Amino acid sequence: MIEFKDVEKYYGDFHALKDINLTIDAGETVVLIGPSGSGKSTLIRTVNGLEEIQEGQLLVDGFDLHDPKTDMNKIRKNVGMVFQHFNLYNNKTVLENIMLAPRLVLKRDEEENKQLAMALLERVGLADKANNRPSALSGGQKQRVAIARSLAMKPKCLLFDEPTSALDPEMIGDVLRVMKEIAEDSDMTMLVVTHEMGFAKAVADRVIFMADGQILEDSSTEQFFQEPSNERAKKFLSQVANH
Ligand SMILES: Nc1ncnc2c1ncn2[C@@H]1O[C@H](COP(=O)(O)OP(=O)(O)OP(=O)(O)O)[C@@H](O)[C@H]1O
Repeated sequence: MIEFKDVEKYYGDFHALKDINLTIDAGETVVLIGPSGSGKSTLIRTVNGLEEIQEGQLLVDGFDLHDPKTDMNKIRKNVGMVFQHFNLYNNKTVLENIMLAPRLVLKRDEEENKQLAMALLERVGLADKANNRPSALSGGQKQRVAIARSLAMKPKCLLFDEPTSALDPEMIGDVLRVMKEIAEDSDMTMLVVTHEMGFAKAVADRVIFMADGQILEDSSTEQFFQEPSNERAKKFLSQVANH
């Protein structure tokens, strides 16, 4: 589903991603962790073309993202993204937020679109909020709407960029529960940047540890949490464990 080959990414002179080689198979749930500024967001944002790469090859769902001829709309149809700050439209209802992209991009039949949107709201526990504006919801509820909105496009792959970092602690569990259910009940590929180690342990098939723009460890979840082979990953784990 996703393949990075010798990928380099620069912001001006700053070398943000260094020699990234990574393959993620369809259906895998992969968690990306690492210290602040290590390049996790940058990496995940390259996967749906929000950030360009300068060198190497990045294949997503068979499309070459480094080829200027590649139509990004085709990729974004199949690769959804959930952001830290939700990015919902406040001038539209919750239901409209979910129905918008399938209507505009997929030209989905209006009745079918509504039924699917309501079913998704049900799935994230917010059917009763369908006619509210997002501004009337809590952060955790907004994030669950944002997840439902991404699912409405029926993507093959869903990217999560620190989806719980902006939430009050009591909201985090509900959002993680929804994400866990999606990982377990669907065959979607999921790539998740998070600081939630409990989530990583419980849900990820693999854990990738980044520091200074490099991938320092790419292990099965079990191995990563029992005995990471990289020293910095070990240190990072012991630090987060102490918090
Ligand atoms: N648009 C940009 N222009 C210049 N530098 C950037 C830009 N975006 C990110 N960077 C730099 O790239 C590095 C990696 O940033 P990135 O946001 O990918 O890290 P991260 O691992 O996701 O961090 P955090 O956990 O704090 O979100 C940082 O040093 C950051 O300052």
